[in-house]
Amino acid sequence: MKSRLSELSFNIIMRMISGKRYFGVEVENLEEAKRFRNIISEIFEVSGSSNPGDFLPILQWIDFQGVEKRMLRLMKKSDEFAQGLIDEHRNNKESCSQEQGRTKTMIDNMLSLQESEPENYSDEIIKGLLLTIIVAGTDTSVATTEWTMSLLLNHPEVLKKARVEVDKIVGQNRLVDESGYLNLPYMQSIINESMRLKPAAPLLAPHQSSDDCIIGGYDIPRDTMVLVNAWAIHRDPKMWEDPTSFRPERFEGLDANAYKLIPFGLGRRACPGANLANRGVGLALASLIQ
Ligand code: HEM
Repeated sequence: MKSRLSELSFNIIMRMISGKRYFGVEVENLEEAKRFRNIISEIFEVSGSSNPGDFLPILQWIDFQGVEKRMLRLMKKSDEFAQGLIDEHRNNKESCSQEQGRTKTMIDNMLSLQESEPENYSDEIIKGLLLTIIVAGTDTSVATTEWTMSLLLNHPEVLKKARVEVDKIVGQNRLVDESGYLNLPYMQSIINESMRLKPAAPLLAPHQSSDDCIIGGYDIPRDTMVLVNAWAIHRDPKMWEDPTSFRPERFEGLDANAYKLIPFGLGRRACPGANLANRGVGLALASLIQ
């Protein structure tokens, strides 16, 4: 199931970004799709590997195991790919415009902003945004959908309740869509409970203290890497009743964004894709349940 969910997730993100699908049916340019898939599998392979030079700085001199060289090669390849998409949109501006009946993509919007605010929307910045969204928004949603499905299959009573909700709100004569999903509160409780027990980013993203500070009574010097253990917070018995049990009901009638559920982080650097992720995961699950 992971590979199908992954293809779905990449297609959603790439259609938003560039209007293209690179997996399954309706792939327009097979060669380009192949290039994209290769880059993606390499990005996930390299980002998951550890670099001995990070632990023993002397090894950085010789780039032991060649991780850095590989990353640089990959950076060049992904940069060229993203630049290709931008150039294509720039050249086809006419045919991509809404006036011609095509939905505007994220690249179209950013190229329009480039005209009015060139310093904020240089090609470099647009490429950075595209690649960040591709990396941050795909595997996280896939892992969450997969974990939720696994938890549902291991808790048939919850699955049954979810199916009753889908049948009641959406019915069996039409497929669930975005507006239908928004009326499925129990489904959202299931997703929250799944992200509590199995957060896709258990340590969130590494942060760095911009000044000397005190966290939980510990002195933290400026420029220290700080990791937030969301996994532990989500299972803290002081905060959650029966913390290791899968009980979506605990979120019923609660604002999950209030404070202690933090799979998307908190504050200014929290995940900007949280709403999109909830909808994407919810729609995929509701469709599977249907
Ligand atoms: C279930 C799915 C997702 C989870 C669990 C998730 C989780 C996270 C977490 C924990 C962070 C770091 C927050 C921090 O620094 O404390 C983050 C950052 C980010 N996420 Fe997500 N994310 C998901 C889906 C998405 C989607 C669908 C997108 C975009 C399409 C996205 C875009 C981003 C971006 C751009 C950042 C970096 C924000 C920044 O550094 O200011 N994420 N996400």
